[in-house]
Amino acid sequence: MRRLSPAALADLPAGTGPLLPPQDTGVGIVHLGIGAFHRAHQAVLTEEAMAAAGDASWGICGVTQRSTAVLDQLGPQGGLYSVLVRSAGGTDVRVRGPVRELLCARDDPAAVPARLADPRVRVVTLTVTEKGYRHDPATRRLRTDDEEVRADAAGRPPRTVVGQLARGLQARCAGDAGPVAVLCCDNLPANGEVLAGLVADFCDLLPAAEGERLRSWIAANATFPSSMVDRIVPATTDTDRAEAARLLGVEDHGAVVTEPFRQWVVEDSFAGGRPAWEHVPGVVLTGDVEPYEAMKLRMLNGAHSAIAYLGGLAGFAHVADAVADDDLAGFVRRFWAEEVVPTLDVPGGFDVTAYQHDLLERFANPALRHRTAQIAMDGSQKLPQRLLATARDRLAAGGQPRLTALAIAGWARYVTAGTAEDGTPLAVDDPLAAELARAGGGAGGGRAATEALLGVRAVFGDELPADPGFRALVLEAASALERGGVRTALKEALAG
Ligand SMILES: NC(=O)c1ccc[n+]([C@@H]2O[C@H](COP(=O)([O-])OP(=O)(O)OC[C@H]3O[C@@H](n4cnc5c(N)ncnc54)[C@H](O)[C@@H]3O)[C@@H](O)[C@H]2O)c1
Ligand SMILES: O=P(O)(O)OC[C@@H](O)[C@@H](O)[C@H](O)[C@H](O)CO
Repeated sequence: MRRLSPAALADLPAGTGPLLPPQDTGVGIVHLGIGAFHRAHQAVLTEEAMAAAGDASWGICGVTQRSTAVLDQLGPQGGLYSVLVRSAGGTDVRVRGPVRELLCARDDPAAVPARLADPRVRVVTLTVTEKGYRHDPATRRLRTDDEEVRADAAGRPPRTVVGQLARGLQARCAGDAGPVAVLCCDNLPANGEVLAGLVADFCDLLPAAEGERLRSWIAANATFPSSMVDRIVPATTDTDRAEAARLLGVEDHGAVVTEPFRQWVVEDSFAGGRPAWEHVPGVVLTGDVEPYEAMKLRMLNGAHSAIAYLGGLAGFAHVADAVADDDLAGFVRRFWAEEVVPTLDVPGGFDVTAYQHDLLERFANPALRHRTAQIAMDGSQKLPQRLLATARDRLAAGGQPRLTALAIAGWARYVTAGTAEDGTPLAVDDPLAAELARAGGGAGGGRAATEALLGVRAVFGDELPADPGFRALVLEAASALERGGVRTALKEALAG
């Protein structure tokens, strides 16, 4: 079958082509970490903004960080790829064309700061996963003892994300390239503020005068808006690519799959201008993203992680199957209503009851096939904002966050047990895997392993594990998991 390319656009089924002629689109955005999510979320919304405003200057230069996979997929296709939007009712497909250039940071590290220094680039976006920031999840500070970070600060062409940003901003300063906004689109709370702090930490590693010059340039010329991003985008499978080919009549190696829902709440603070996202359904431009971020991270992502660990241990490979289980669905409902919602500062006019109902429906989407193992990945980087923040706030208010504690104990068991309850091996894919194995490995997933993991400071910090109430709830849940597995632990926690 013929491959998707600019030449193949004329033969696509009616209504499935890009909204703008790709060849007329100029690059105004550099995106670090061009994975599946960026292609199904920010890239789509930006293409729609360009089409709505008749401004084709916001095309994207996508940077892959560690492999050439996306370059190999999209390069021969002239940057084109399709987005399959799946619901119980069927699949909609459209080819998208906002990605105009591709770079591989691993193979050509010097090219990234150079591309960031182009005066036509006025926005830098990022989706590099939580671990890509090389920060300590508990303190949210740059790990300045990280060898790669130190090597970047010593002056090699940068290989870390924060190094790329700092060197790129430095190159903008040197070339008088003008103001720019750096927009984090990863699932981290206060993500703009945190990223600005990480770049400042990097400045501290530079020779004093150089660090000071960069800090002053950033203060005058760069903004770091925060944003809350929401659209479920599972990793693409061969079955998905086969469906894209069937629907389009051409092979698409870069296809991505998602749900109809999309939301992007963006702090409207762009030093160098921005695409006209205000025209795009699903985008909210606001002065304060924080309430939306906390709500999404604690509700959606908190429940996702709970489902990934407890559902994964119970043998559910996909989210939709896990929430079809009455015990797990009941757990999620009560986790939200009794433990998460009371910790939230719900944005004015927002219907949090309807939100819970809609979230469960999104999780239950039978067409998405979102793997629990994908969500379980990198738990050490996710736990603080998804589960520990809720536990901390409930304890401070005198509550007993039993269900949150069970999800945390589920994580500890998942990363130390080795196998799910049906004997299926559980892979631990986590940047702290070695430390987690050292701390709790030999203990075989039981209460002792959980107790040992509470001592991992990068995840739990100092205060929470020292709180007797927190320890008791998590260890009680760990004992229940050890005694009777997920089913027993769920019943006990729900009865408690
Ligand atoms: N997939 C979703 O449903 C979804 C939804 C909301 C937000 N997000 C955010 O987007 C991120 C990426 O998701 P995705 O689905 O695109 O994943 P993906 O695996 O398709 O892409 C991940 C990208 O991050 C880069 N990356 C991974 N590890 C890195 C590291 N250690 N250092 C630097 N770069 C690294 C990769 O090179 C790749 O470009 C998530 O971690 C999350 O923060 C995803
Ligand atoms: O992408 P991650 O690895 O940060 O988290 C996995 C999922 O919880 C996440 O991707 C959600 O699907 C997403 O945040 C929905 O908007």
